[in-house]
Amino acid sequence: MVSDATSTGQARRPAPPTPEEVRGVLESVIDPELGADIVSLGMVPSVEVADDGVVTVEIKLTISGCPMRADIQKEVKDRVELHPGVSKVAITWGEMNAEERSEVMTKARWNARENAPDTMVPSTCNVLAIASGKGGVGKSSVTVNLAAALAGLGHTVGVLDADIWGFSVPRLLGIDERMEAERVDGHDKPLIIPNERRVGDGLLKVVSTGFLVGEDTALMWRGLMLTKAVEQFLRDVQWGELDYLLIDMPPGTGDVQMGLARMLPKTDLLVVTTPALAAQKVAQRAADMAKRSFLKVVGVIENMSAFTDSAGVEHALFGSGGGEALAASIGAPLLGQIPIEPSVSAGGDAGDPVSIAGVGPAADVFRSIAEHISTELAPVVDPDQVDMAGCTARLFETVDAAFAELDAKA
Ligand SMILES: Nc1ncnc2c1ncn2[C@@H]1O[C@H](COP(=O)(O)OP(=O)(O)OP(=O)(O)O)[C@@H](O)[C@H]1O
Repeated sequence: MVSDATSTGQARRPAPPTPEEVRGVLESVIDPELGADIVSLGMVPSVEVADDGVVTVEIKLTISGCPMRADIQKEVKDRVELHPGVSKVAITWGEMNAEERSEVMTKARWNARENAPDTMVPSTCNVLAIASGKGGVGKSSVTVNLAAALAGLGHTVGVLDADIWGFSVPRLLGIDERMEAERVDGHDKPLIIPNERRVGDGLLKVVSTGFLVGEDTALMWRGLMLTKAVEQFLRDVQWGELDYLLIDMPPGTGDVQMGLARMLPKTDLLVVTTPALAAQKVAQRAADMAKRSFLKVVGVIENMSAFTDSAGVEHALFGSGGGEALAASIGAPLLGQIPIEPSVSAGGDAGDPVSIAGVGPAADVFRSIAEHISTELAPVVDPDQVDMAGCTARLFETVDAAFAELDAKA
């Protein structure tokens, strides 16, 4: 344990505060990562106040190297020192054990759900964010193909291109109209109307900065706060009815995951990796970030798996084993392995995802993953049949089990 102390050096001090009063002050200190105050999160096991006004606060961090430590320290000192009768603030640091950590995470998830800002995404919609540790692994191709395959099963599927300045969803889906905005009763700002594309009996509703700016002007958006743009797409878009919302995440950004966890706390994450073991390590980072922002990783998808030539010989161009290794290390199932196939890139170039009407193993794997999502991983819920309390309890059980498993492996 280490200790920090500063002096406010007041001449005639009023009586020191009680430990309860100090706790009251500490309730205004928010852990920036967990989004709740440090007292209700159980991070302050003890507060002692000496007769001479020295306040000693014990703070337990989730991990000893917590990057938020300096912020918390400053906030605690600044706020407690201002309290009349305080001469010094000393902080002793501790680290939570696995059980305490899991308790804090549960509380943080409750808080996140309770304080989630309003979004236009229906509460019964299944939200799946598709992430990868780095660019070029086929994350956008996987997103649009899964979305199209889910629509092919008759679902209404939103696609949010959160890859704000690296967007490729418009091209991959062959949509290039600009999005319109419309005034809607009860909203002070006009709402953005997603672009639509029918797939069989289903419907895709697509939102991308690509529909607001031309592909060439995207670079000008660099100054835009990524999280703000994603927030806007969740809040100011007239999504209407949705069975699924698939979010194409920008590569490797923790900020957007944090923002999503706050706006749509029930978002589940699918991690895309290639078979190369090095890529798998990078993808693991995306999964770790998810864990920190309390998103649950529900599956791993390996893309660019072995290519089979016309003679039926397999070529593992990008190595092998990455998907399986990643799935095992994060404790999530490997949902499928999509082979390298010219039909995938040709479909992307033509704006016609191979999963819609394509033939061949890649199209089949996309469709079978969509089927699995639709029947097992995230079946569509009928809003009239939802037992919200039971559902939430079950959800927490699943999430807690997943975190406990991850903690055991860490
Ligand atoms: N299974 C596959 N077989 C053949 N080509 C593929 C496959 N998956 C993706 N590709 C091709 O690889 C390239 C990169 O794919 P994509 O744009 O989906 O990757 P990404 O991870 O979203 O990249 P970025 O982060 O740069 O947007 C594209 O040209 C795409 O057509």
